[in-house]
Amino acid sequence: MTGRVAPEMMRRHLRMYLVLGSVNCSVEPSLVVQEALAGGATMVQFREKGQGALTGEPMIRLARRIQEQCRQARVPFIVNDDVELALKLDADGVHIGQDDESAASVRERIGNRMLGVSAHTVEEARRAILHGADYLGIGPIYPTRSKDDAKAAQGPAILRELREAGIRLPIVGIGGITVDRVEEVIGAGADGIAVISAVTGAASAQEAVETFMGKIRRGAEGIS
Ligand SMILES: Cc1ncc(COP(=O)(O)OP(=O)(O)O)c(N)n1
Ligand SMILES: Cc1ncsc1CCOP(=O)(O)O
Ligand SMILES: [Mg+2]
Repeated sequence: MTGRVAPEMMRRHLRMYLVLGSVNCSVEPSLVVQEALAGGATMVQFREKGQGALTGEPMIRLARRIQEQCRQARVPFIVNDDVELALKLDADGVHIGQDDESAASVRERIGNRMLGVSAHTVEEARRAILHGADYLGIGPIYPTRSKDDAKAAQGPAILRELREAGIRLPIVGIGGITVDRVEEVIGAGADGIAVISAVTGAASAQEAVETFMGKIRRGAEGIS
């Protein structure tokens, strides 16, 4: 990549953002990734976190496998939290939260790779932008069982609040998002949705992503 990702490109990548690690999957995670990519997932985050998460070589092997799947599908591969791992693998980007390394420091370390930052308030969002975020992860929008230390759900109102406060950076909504909630999330100002359980827990990850994509397209076109 020669320069920072353009906001228009970032918005496209964010449309259907799959976040996952082995802890979220009842089958081999790369099978879920393969199906999700076949269904049209537009970006993938490797989030190997929580009880029973892989570490060391097994974790790196899984990350590499998913990265290769993303490369073949021409979909960005993002690493959650672990800047060292992202640099080692030459990932397309990193996602960090308010309790992780500071955005300014991560931006310095990763150069022009994509940087996603979680924010829960207008102030956090403004600081993330100042420190070099390419997109904001906003949530939990709805209650979630996929993150042990999740803050209280804020509902789609937080998305509207951010947009009304003049935040124009690409935004992805996350937390408890199901197919039935897509229109509400996009309608409130998100450019896309980030999902764990609605895809990893689906009988068919491919069908789940295809259904999400249908809703997202309609949301983006303002069709209800
Ligand atoms: C797209 C996206 N948005 C938000 C998060 C949450 O990040 P963080 O608050 O750092 O929490 P952990 O995921 O690290 O537990 C995310 N991972 N992705
Ligand atoms: C990582 C993360 N950050 C905020 S909510 C969340 C978990 C989202 O998972 P799910 O889509 O299963 O609610
Ligand atoms: Mg984090």
